[in-house]
Amino acid sequence: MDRTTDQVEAALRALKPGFLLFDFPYWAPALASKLGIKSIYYSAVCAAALARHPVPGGQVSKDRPIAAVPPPGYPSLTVVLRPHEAWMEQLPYAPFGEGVNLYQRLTTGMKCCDAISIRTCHEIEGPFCDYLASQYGKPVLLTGPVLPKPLPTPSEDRWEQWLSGFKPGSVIFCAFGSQHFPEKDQFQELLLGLELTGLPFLVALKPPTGAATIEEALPEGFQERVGGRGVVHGGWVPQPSILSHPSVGCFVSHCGFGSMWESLTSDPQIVLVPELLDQILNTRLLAEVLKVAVEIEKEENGWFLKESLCRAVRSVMDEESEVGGLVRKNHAKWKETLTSQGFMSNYIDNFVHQLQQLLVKKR
Ligand SMILES: O=c1ccn([C@@H]2O[C@H](COP(=O)(O)OP(=O)(O)O[C@H]3O[C@H](CO)[C@@H](O)[C@H](O)[C@H]3O)[C@@H](O)[C@H]2O)c(=O)[nH]1
Repeated sequence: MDRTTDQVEAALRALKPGFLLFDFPYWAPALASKLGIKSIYYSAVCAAALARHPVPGGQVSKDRPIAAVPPPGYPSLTVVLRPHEAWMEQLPYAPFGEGVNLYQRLTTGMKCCDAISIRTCHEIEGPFCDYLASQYGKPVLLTGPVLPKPLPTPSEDRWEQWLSGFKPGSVIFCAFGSQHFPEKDQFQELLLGLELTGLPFLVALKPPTGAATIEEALPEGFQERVGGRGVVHGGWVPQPSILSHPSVGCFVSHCGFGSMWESLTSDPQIVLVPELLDQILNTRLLAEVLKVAVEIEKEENGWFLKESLCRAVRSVMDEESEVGGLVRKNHAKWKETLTSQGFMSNYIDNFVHQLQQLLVKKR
């Protein structure tokens, strides 16, 4: 991507846009400014993840060694890494392209752009957005969750038909986005945990490392034991329409930012199994702050046991469960807010309005 600067410049000269929205190309603001274009950093990860690390005062140093300690002034004691996750602090300092690491890439882009924008809303991430605005000394514009209107699922759809064979709210749906490459053992533990719940389940995951297909990676005797109540699919499924199917009662998710918004605006109970740094912070936000989800218990080495997955699912699916009742109630409130008439479109309208004001400022 960094080697496409010339092509991007030629395209910008031909198109003459008012704005250039970017995330990883840290050279975009300098290029845009040379051409009289406003540059907007657009983040598709949560404000908490930006505030947690790539802020000017957040750099790991002798005084602030790698530790699960957020930068000074960080606005939360709960949306944080836990001590055994502190090793992730090192990741932004590994090379990320030629002659640049991820910390430099992100902070340079955010320092030099005209405004920062984030796919989030003030109601959920307000303090993190304000913190970022003060750290960078520039406007932080929010687009809201930006979700498309759900489309009706055709009745001949394979998953629609399969799901319709089960009672309302009884099926567990599990998907971990596009960047999940599990080890075979952990993959099998996940499936055994779902088996242990006794509930029907639909899993959509890539085959684990070392396996060419899902079938060859299944635990021994798994298919015979679960029979028709469990499907493990090694490819893409239409997640938003599956989440809106009445039979689906629980979503076991990695809590990528896209899935986070989709889960908040759907009915199924949420069980979170985060892996990457931003997914962990999204999870803490949902489980600890909003209290709309439960986070699976992991071992110190990041591994989780089948019993732990089963326990987390049962804690939200058992009718008498207190935790299940609490997260259901809180989740319903947030769903109502986020999907209320005009909530998302107002964010977009405001975003467009704020962009227009930036243009006026230029002239
Ligand atoms: O079988 C599938 C799997 C996923 N999806 C969709 O794909 C998107 C996945 O996005 P997301 O939940 O954000 O997961 P990732 O693809 O893993 O997202 C990457 O990018 C996100 C920011 O955009 C980060 O938060 C994550 O950590 C990073 O892994 C969602 O809209 C899902 O509905 C499907 O439709 N079908």
